[in-house]
Amino acid sequence: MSRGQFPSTRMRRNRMQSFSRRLMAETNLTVDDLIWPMFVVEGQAIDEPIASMPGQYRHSIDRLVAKAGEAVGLSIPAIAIFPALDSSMKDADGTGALDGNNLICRAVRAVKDAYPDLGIICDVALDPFTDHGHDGVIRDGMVANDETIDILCQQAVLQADAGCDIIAPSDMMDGRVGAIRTALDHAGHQNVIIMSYAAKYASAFYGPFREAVKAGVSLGSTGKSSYQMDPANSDEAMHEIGLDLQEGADMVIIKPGMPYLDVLNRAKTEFGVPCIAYQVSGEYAMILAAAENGWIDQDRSMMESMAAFKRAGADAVITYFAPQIATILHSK
Ligand SMILES: NCc1[nH]cc(CCC(=O)O)c1CC(=O)O
Ligand SMILES: [Mg+2]
Repeated sequence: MSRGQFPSTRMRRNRMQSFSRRLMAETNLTVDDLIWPMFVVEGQAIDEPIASMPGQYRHSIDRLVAKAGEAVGLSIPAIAIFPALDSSMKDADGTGALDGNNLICRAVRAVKDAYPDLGIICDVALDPFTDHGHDGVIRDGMVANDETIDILCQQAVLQADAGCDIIAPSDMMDGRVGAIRTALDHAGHQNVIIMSYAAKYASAFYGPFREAVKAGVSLGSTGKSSYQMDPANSDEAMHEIGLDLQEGADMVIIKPGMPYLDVLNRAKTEFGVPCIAYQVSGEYAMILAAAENGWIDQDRSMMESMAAFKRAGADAVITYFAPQIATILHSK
């Protein structure tokens, strides 16, 4: 529509000044939306760089506690801790997961001791502990669903005993959320939250993470496709999310992030539950690699990716950029 030579609607009017752009912003990112993933290794005073994730490190527990302090200083609500074990600590059945004094449990205790109010999230899955890098135990050439669940239940209880606030099953076994909920309840952990990796795809974007936790070099040609989802599907993701919610999940993760915004949007619209996007290691690596080449602006592309998550319906985002984003948000 136009009146003579003039457009009757000028969309640009609202965009002309900063104050009106602020007034009409449909979504707003705050530090309350951020979860900061961190990696922990054995040792003392170690910050070991991860080659495929520039700016990310494997920290010894003392250094991890310092990083947790940074998170608190930046008002980031929660961190996710992932253990990176030496191959000598791994075996076929991932038995290291069942030691209540293992690296991840000690790390959780140390962080909880120092910062009791900081939320701590721990994965439940066997991949950091198995020498083959699969998320469960292998029987007859397949990751065995039900036997794996028994182990995951014990792993979840040990991590909750250590002080973990949120248990995040990332293994994609069928029925594990219900079993873990029951195991946690029986162990007196009724108030430990389950944030399930409900829609988790068999993705190439996890590559740098597997380097970070020193896992997945011998996954085999089909990788994790017998338990993680086919990137072709989104109805199946709704089915997965529905099941996890029925089994007692309190929050659901959609993962990876940027390539799966449609799935995130459907999840939020169809279920109306807390939906967490995971901007995974490969997404972080892509932005950094381009930025380091001077091909894109790191801060702007990072903040734009966050706007995309919020627009799609994310209630929070797990992102390796969390401290940089929080710093920018605080400086506004
Ligand atoms: N099950 C473990 C797990 N938990 C989080 C990630 C990936 C996170 C990232 O890439 O940043 C993975 C890798 C995988 O499933 O192979
Ligand atoms: Mg499932």
